[in-house]
Amino acid sequence: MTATEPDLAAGTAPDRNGSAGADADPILRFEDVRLHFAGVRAIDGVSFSVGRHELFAIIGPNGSGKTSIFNVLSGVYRPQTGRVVFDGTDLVGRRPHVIAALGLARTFQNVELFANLTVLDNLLLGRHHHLGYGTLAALGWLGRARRAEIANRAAVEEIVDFLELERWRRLPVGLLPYGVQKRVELGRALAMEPKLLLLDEPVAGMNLEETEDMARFVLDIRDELDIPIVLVEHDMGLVMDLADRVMVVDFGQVVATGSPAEIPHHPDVVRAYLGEVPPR
Ligand SMILES: Nc1ncnc2c1ncn2[C@@H]1O[C@H](COP(=O)(O)OP(=O)(O)OP(=O)(O)O)[C@@H](O)[C@H]1O
Repeated sequence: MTATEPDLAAGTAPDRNGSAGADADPILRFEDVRLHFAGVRAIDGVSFSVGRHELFAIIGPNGSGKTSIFNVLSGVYRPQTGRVVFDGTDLVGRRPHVIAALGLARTFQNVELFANLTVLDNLLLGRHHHLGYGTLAALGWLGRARRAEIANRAAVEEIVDFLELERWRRLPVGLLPYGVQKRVELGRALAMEPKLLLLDEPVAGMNLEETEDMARFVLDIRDELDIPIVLVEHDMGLVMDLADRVMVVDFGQVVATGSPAEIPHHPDVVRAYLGEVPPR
């Protein structure tokens, strides 16, 4: 942490720039990013950084810019200004598949899987960056291709174990309950062996039991697999339970960044959500 980054753990107030609480060598720096669409300021000078062991949540009312931030991170949108530095590499201008190959994996608000393929095959598709052999080797089923295939299948089986997908592994994804499909999508992102995971509303549309399961897996990903996470989620209880730090955005700007204990009482946050100042 630098001298200009106040330490929230030491009791200072939540800040706007999102740097407080992150470590000195963050995995991600989002620096003064602006993304405008014909007069709409989707992202209007947002900065934050994410630590290498951190679960960082982004919350905000509908239309406040959360998905736009994810789309800039994953290369779907190119911002007009600002820098996005991921593990030392500037991502601005890079294509989504290049960013994914650099180790930034994401899940989507709506399930985006191949419904007719089995759980195992959907997870294997997440491994295509790890194929480890060329077309010729694949055609000839040469030793290298065979070894890579075995390694990929072993990696996928580990994910099946980790996410408790055993009983569904050979079923087409389209037949599975929604909560399980979301879990498979998470598994496909994990199959990429990401250095940072972006989760876009991972519990949207889930019942209570599915939500609790997903919360447990998200925590295990941070704590056991030691993969940092950026989480966008409307379920406030979940965010407050899981996140190390929370950034609140509204109208494309950062309202406050701080710990889950501090954020709900921050007057600007209350104003953003309820349009009023909290009683003292
Ligand atoms: N491709 C686009 N073209 C024009 N405007 C866009 C585009 N994408 C986003 N916007 C606008 O940018 C603003 C931020 O939208 P964004 O989807 O990032 O918000 P959000 O916080 O993710 O909302 P929600 O919680 O409803 O998903 C909105 O005003 C939205 O209409």
